[in-house]
Amino acid sequence: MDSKQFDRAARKVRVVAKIRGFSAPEANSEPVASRTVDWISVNRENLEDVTVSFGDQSSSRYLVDYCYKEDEDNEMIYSKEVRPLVSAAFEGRNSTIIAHGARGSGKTHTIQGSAERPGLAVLAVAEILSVAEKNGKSIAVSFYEVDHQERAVDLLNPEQPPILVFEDRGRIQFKGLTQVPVKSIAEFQNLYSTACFSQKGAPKKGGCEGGRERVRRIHMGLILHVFSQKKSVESLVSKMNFVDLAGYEDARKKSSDGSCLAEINNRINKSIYAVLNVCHALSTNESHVPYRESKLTRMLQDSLRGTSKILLVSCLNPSFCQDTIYMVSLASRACHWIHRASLDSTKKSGTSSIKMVNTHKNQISKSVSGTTKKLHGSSKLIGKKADITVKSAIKGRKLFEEVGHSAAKAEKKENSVAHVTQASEPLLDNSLLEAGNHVELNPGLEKVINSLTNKCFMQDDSFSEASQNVNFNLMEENDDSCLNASRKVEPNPLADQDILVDSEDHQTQALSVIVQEDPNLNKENNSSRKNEDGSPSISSQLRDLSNSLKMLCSLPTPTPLCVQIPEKESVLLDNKQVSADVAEPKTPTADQNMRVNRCDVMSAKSPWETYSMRGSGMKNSLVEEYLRFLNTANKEELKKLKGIGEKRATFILELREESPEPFKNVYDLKDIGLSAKQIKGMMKKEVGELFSEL
Ligand SMILES: Nc1ncnc2c1ncn2[C@@H]1O[C@H](COP(=O)(O)OP(=O)(O)OP(=O)(O)O)[C@@H](O)[C@H]1O
Repeated sequence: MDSKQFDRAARKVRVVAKIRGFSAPEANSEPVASRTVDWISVNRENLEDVTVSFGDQSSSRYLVDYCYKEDEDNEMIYSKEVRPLVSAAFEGRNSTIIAHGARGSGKTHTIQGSAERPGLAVLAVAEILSVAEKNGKSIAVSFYEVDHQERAVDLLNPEQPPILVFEDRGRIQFKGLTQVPVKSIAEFQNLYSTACFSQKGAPKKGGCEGGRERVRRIHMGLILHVFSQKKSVESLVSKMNFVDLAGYEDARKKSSDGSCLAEINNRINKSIYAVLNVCHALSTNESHVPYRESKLTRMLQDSLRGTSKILLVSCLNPSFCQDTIYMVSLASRACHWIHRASLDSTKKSGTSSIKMVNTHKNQISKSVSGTTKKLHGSSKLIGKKADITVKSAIKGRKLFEEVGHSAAKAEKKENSVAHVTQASEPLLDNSLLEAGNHVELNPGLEKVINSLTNKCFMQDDSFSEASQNVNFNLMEENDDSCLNASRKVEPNPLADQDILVDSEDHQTQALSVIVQEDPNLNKENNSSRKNEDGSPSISSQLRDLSNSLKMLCSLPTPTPLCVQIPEKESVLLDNKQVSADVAEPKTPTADQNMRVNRCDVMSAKSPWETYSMRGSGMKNSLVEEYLRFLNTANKEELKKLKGIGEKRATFILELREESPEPFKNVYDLKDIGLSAKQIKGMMKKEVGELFSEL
């Protein structure tokens, strides 16, 4: 095996393209000459490298590992791509096969297929079943869907509450996901039909069901659990995942339902980007893999990390489709950037993200450069210096989001067909925007880049970025978007260090994402209320002061907020954790917060800073107490919280049975099905309650 072959075998993520065949109605409605796919060209660069290009833009080539033509069927993809993963499954290696692409590009056909032309999942199950017994193995299957609201539903039991995903002793666990043992392919097919019926038969969510756009935008997943049977004890050997992603659609497309559909598309696209971001991080061996960016990647986490393999099938529409070009360009960049780069470079992980961001920016630069050139009559970019630092590169771990498409669209104005990644030249060209370099940019271009970098972070509602400072700005009572508004995007050396030393261990990750106070926060948020000398206006100071005072007044002395030691004691007893520390009085933790803040407070230069610091101490305390409450309160107490009803309280107790302290940070609230928006709302209501009796 030469080094190149070895490189390919060792690579974690493989991306293959598949051109969908024409369906019968399409073939019949088209003139005979159009029945071949003539807008996609497959170019074999050499034995190893294949590129696809679109239209007559042969210079826009996207590198993939292979491209299956319209007449190459699922059996062929199976035998070349999936069979090795089936063998690996028997040896304990997890794998994930993901079909992605624009809408109607053949993803479901690839994964599920039809009775006449079974898909990859069906072929895999058939093969596994045919050899399982002989190998002392058995299998069980689970089916789920994840919708645009990040709700994961068990498709074999759709009436049940959403699936809970949590981490226990380093492993991802599911609560509420049925596993059904399967002994024959007929049994499996039955279950698959049931799952698909549940998925299609489920009530439409949101307000879009009445319109013409009745398509549900969901991701559908199948897990094959492979067990070994030794002395009648079953143990999990591996998992194979098959994921049929929702079709990508440009969120800005006009729809009959207007903004509602756009919003759904937006959210679905976000989770597609999350998958690609994870693929990129894994294929470039980054120290931080953003599994928490979406429910789906969180669910797949166990099957993606370690020695697992990922097959990304990029499905291509046979007729012109802008979204198809965009999707394959992202997949190519996610999985091949470092593959190409690694052939001639052994740069450290971490630099990969820098390169990727630079490529991304480079592409924007390219997309805009035509205009720039016209405007300035020169290809040399001029203007203000842009400080593109390592930090911004780290922020750019979120590589894909809607703005990237905008760039492609901007470019489309130049070319009739998008020209996103030129495998031949721009892909490896970092010279322009090396990390840490100061690059001269046209101000307009700089704005695009800044908005890209910012949007990479601002867009996400999920508390998922380790370098973000998530601030519950409880003082901004009138501001509905306080959480988003106060999520800061700024160079944070500490956070960056956290990322660099971070591993896939989310406990560690959580440490760097705790709700964090920044003395500059209020100033920053209130910048519109500043005096000319930069100090906050009197009215804003008074308002914040009065809010801080309200907070201080609401604290029971000496233990702040809702520390309820007796209740905690009874919960511990309920849980049969009779412990000495129940009787032993503890220093209230909130006091520790106060102590920390006191140190800061002593260094405060003005009464204003003192109040700011105290206020933030309170914020941190409140969040900590809230989490502690979730970790310890009994069901009736939990239900007293806004947003927690019978079902959620039951979930919380179940989670606590699995892990004594399931809520370590605000991230973990997502495990009980709360979105960032809901968490924000709940926190605000809780604070509102505290003031209600003032
Ligand atoms: N290889 C193929 N040959 C012929 N017809 C195909 C092929 N693949 C898919 N089709 C047909 O194309 C249409 C779209 O396919 P499919 O439903 O698999 O796309 P999809 O990408 O899953 O769609 P969506 O984005 O809506 O989930 C279907 O009618 C399907 O039968």
